[in-house]
This record gives sequence, structure tokens and C-alpha cells, in this order.
Amino acid sequence: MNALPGRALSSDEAWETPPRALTIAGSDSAGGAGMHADIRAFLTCGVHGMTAVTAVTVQNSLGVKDFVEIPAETVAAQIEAVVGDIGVDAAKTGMLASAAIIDAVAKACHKVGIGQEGTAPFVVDPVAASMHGDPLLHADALNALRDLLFPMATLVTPNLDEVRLLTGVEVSTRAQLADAARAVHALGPQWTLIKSGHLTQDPECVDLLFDGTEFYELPGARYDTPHTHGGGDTMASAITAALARGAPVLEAVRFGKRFVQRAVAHSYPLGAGVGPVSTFWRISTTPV
Ligand SMILES: Nc1ncnc2c1ncn2[C@@H]1O[C@H](COP(=O)(O)OP(=O)(O)O)[C@@H](O)[C@H]1O
Ligand SMILES: Cc1ncc(COP(=O)(O)OP(=O)(O)O)c(N)n1
Repeated sequence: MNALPGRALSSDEAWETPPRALTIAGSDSAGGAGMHADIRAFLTCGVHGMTAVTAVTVQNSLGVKDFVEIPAETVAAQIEAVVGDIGVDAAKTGMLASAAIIDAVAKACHKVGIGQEGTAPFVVDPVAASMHGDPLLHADALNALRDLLFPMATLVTPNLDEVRLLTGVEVSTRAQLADAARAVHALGPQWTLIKSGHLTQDPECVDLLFDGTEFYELPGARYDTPHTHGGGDTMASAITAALARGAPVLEAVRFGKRFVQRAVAHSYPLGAGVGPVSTFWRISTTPV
């Protein structure tokens, strides 16, 4: 398998067993975010996607109406079942809902070798709320995220609301992204990516990556569209797919940024509210 996923698979590669990636995330009934977005990104990056479902949301383009959690031991059992049989080349988290689920995920990932002390890179996307402001994580679970998962993470990918909730650092200008990256990095991940989508007054979307020593700016255009549902999930999944294919973290994150830029550029309206970013542009148009 080629380490660079920024191209279509050749016809020979399409018959090989692809690298394996696991998402530990909630379902989105509207099909825009959560594990649906993750599986789409994995597929279109040439990676076999596996799921450990944490919660089922009742969600549409207008927001999250409700969710039910999967029992923590069932979440852990899904992780152990797929990794024990199939193996895993990289994993990511999305909506984790509760402290009990986070605790179970941390223990299961540690057991199967996902994370800093294991062999499979681990991307922790600290999903706290939907873009409409509906909570996807109980308030008392923030400590568990910080204390149990961040120290295991190869990379964490907070948006600016999540930075504020996790560290208290408020970001309202591009110049403040470095303070946010330092504060998040102090919580223990190897790499920290601060996403700038919520800096809506900035004419560009420049994300900031930090490894504890060096800062790497990830420039990008800001597209004038309200339809960015699932953008964070799609980016974290594209990064995870690149890591599963063997890319180093810096290269994987640069790929994830290019991938989500294209996905936002191709986003579409759906329902009466906010539509999703799109991965359709990655699908071959070859007739079957
Ligand atoms: N309107 C936009 N145009 C281009 N890129 C965007 C836009 N909104 C968000 N992004 C990018 O999408 C990714 C997800 O960002 P963000 O919206 O901050 O995260 P989340 O979806 O987790 O809230 C980042 O790379 C960000 O820069
Ligand atoms: C089930 C589920 N998981 C995550 C999200 C949030 O998705 P994300 O891509 O982080 O951001 P927004 O689409 O909310 O901007 C979700 N809504 N549902």
C-alpha cells in the first residue's frame, strides 16, 4: 500500500486487502457527521473502516434531538472484537458521550495496542457538541477526556469551543491559536491540531499543528457556505486513514487539511438546516 493517499487507487491496489482503521464514535441519523462521515472518508481514502458505536443520535439538519448511549462494556467489547480478529493500523474517536464510555475506551485501546504506548496511531477528536450547540458529551466527562484519553493520543484535533471547554483558553484571533495549542499540548498528546473553522471573521481557515516544539501553519481558503456539517469528523478520519496507510503525522495532517478543504468546497444543502461536507468528489466516475 502506498503511504500517500492523495490519489485514486490503481486497479491492482483495489483488489488488495486495504489498511484497517477503526472509528469509535456515535451515529448521525442524518448521515452527515459521526461514524457515517468517518466510514465515507475511510472508504474514499482506500482504507477498510471498522466501527465501535458509542451512541445513537436522533439528528437531522436542524440539530440533535436526543441520543442514547451504548453500554460502556459493549463499546469496549466492539473494540476488542474487531482488533483481536482483524487488527488495526490506526484509530480515532468522535462522540464518546460519557465518562464511563471514555474510561472503557481508554482501557480497551490500551489493551489492544492503540495509542502512544501501542503500535496503532490514535487520533482523539474531542467532540463535545454539535455545530448547533447540542451537547454530545456530558459536562462531567471532560475530565475523563483530558485525564484518560489525551495522554494516549498521537494527535488531538479540538475546535475552538472544545479548546475553551478543555483548557479555558479563549481564541478570537489567528494570533491566539499558538496559546491554545500550547495549553492543549500540556494535556499530554504527542501532536495537537487546533482547527480554525469557528474564527468566522478570519477571511481564511488557517489551522495550527504543534508537536511541543515546532508550530506548523496549515493554510486554507474559507469557503462562503453554511454547509459544513461533519467537517471535523471528515478531517480527523482522513488523517486517520493517512496514518493507517503509513504516512507520518505531519504528512497525514497536511493531507487531512487538503481533504476537508475539498469536502467543504463540494458541500451541499440537505433538509431545512445545515448540509454536510462531501466526499463524492473522491468517487471514481468510471462506469460499472
Ligand atoms: N467555511 C470553511 N471553508 C473552508 N474550510 C473550513 C470552513 N469551515 C471549517 N473549515 C475547515 O474544516 C476543518 C474543521 O474545522 P472546524 O469547523 O473548526 O471543526 P469542527 O467541525 O470540529 O467544529 C478545519 O480544517 C477548518 O479550517
Ligand atoms: C454523532 C455525531 N458525532 C459528531 C458530530 C459533530 O460532528 P463534527 O464534524 O465534529 O462537527 P459539526 O458537524 O457539528 O460541525 C455530530 N454532529 N454527531
